[in-house]
Amino acid sequence: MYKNKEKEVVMMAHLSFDSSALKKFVHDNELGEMQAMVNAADSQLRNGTGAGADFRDWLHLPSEYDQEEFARIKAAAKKIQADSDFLVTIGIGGSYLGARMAIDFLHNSFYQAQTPEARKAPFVVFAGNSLSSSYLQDLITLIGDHDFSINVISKSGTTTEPSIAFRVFHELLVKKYGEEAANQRIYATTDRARGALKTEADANGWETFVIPDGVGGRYSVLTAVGLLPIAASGADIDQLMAGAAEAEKAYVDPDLSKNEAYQYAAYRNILYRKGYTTELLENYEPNMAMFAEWWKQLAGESEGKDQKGIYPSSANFTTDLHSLGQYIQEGLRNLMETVVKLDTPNHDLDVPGAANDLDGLGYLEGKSIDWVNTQAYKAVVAAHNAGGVPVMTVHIDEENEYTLGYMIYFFEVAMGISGYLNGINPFNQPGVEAYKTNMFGLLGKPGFEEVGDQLRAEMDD
Ligand SMILES: O=P(O)(O)OC[C@H]1O[C@](O)(CO)[C@@H](O)[C@@H]1O
Repeated sequence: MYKNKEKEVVMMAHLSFDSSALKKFVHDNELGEMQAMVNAADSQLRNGTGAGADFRDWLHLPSEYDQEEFARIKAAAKKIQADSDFLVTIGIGGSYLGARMAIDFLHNSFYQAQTPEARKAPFVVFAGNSLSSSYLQDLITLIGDHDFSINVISKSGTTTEPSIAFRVFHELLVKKYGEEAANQRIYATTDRARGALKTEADANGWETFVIPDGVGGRYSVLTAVGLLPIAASGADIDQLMAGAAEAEKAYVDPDLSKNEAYQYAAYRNILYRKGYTTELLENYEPNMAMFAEWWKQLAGESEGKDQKGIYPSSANFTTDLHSLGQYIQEGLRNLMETVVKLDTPNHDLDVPGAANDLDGLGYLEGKSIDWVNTQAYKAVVAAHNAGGVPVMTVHIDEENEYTLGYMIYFFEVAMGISGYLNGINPFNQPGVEAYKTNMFGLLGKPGFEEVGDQLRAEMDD
C-alpha cells in the first residue's frame, strides 16, 4: 500500500479541513470576524436557543446511543446474515440515503456483483426511494427464489414511495414464507410510539427499532435507520460510532482557530455572501458518489428555505472533469467546491509498462495510480482557483467505518452551525410538503379532493 510520512500525520487526524486554496477569495481577517456570529450559532445549537431546538438529539447520538437498542441491531443483523441472501431496505430521503452511502463507501466497488461467499453478508438492496414500477419489478426478478428479509424504515409510516414498496415486498414475503414466518423477517425502523408503521409492527410482532423524536431524517444515519442495514451488510458499526464519538469531542469548541467543522461552516457563509451560491461536493473515488447524495439532502433540506440558502450539488472526479469540467472552469461564477479527498486508498496499483509507448504514458511507468489521482486533484484545485472557483478540501485518511463516522459528524455539525449563521431553522423542511399535497390531490387521496380538482382544472386550461 502506498503511504508516505505526510499521510501518516493525516491518518492520525482522521479528517482535516484545508482552506488554503481560498486565499484569493477570502481575506485573512474574514474568518476571525465571523467568530462572534459563530459563537451565537454555537449557542443556538448547543443550548437549544435557536429555531428547531427539538431536533438536536443527533448531537450526542455517538456518545449516548441506547446500548440495549445497539445490541439488538447487531443481533438482528446477525440473524439477517444467517437467514437471508438479500435485505430489502425500504425508505426514502433520510430513511434511505445514509445507509446507501455508507454501504457504498465501506465495501468493494463491485459489492453488488460479488458472490455471497465473497461478500460474506447478504446483498443489501434498496426500494421505496422512487415510484418506478420497472425498478420494483427488476428487484423482484433479482431476488427470485432467494431468501430475503425486509427492513422498512419510515418515521411517519405513511410516506407514499416506501409505503407502496413495502406493500409489494410484504406481499411477496408472505407468499414465500407464510404469514407467521414472514413476520420474523420484517424489521421496522420507525417512531418509538406513534404512527402507522409502529401500529402495524406491534400488531404483527415485527421487531422494531427507534427513530428518536429529536432526530430528523437527514440526521438519522447514526440511529437504527442507518445502523441496521449497514451492520447487515457486514460493516463494523462499533467503529462507525467510535469515529463519530471522537468527532463529537473534536468539534465541541466554538473557537474557529480550533474547530474545523465550524471553519467549514463559516467559510461557506462568507463565500455565500459573496455570491457563491452553489456548492459542489466532489470526490475522486467512484464509491463516494452516494456520499454526495446523502450530503445533498443534509445541506439542501437544512438550508434551502425562506428564499435563501446555498444550492448543494455534486460532481464525481475525474470523470466529471470530462463533462461538468468545462462549466466549472468557465461558466457562471457562482460556484464553490468542497472536495472530499481520500489520502490513502484501500488498494493502490502502479502504472504498467508497455513494449511501445504509443499512448505516451511511458513517463508514468511505475508510478502509483493513486499518486496520479492526487496530482489530478492538485491540478484541478489550481485550475479552478485560477478560473474563479473557491475550493475547500476535506481530507480523510482512509475509507473505513471509523473515518466515515467521523466525517458524518463533521458535516452534520457544520450544517447545524451553517444554518444558524444564515438565520434559518436548520432542522425543519416545510417545503417538501408542497409536491406531496399536489400529488395526493391528483391521486385522489381522501381529504385532498379539492386540491386535485383545482390542479386538474388548471392543467386543462
Ligand atoms: O421517514 P419518513 O417519514 O418516511 O420520511 C422520509 C423523508 O421524507 C422527508 O420527511 C421529506 O421528504 C425527509 O425529511 C425524510 O428523510
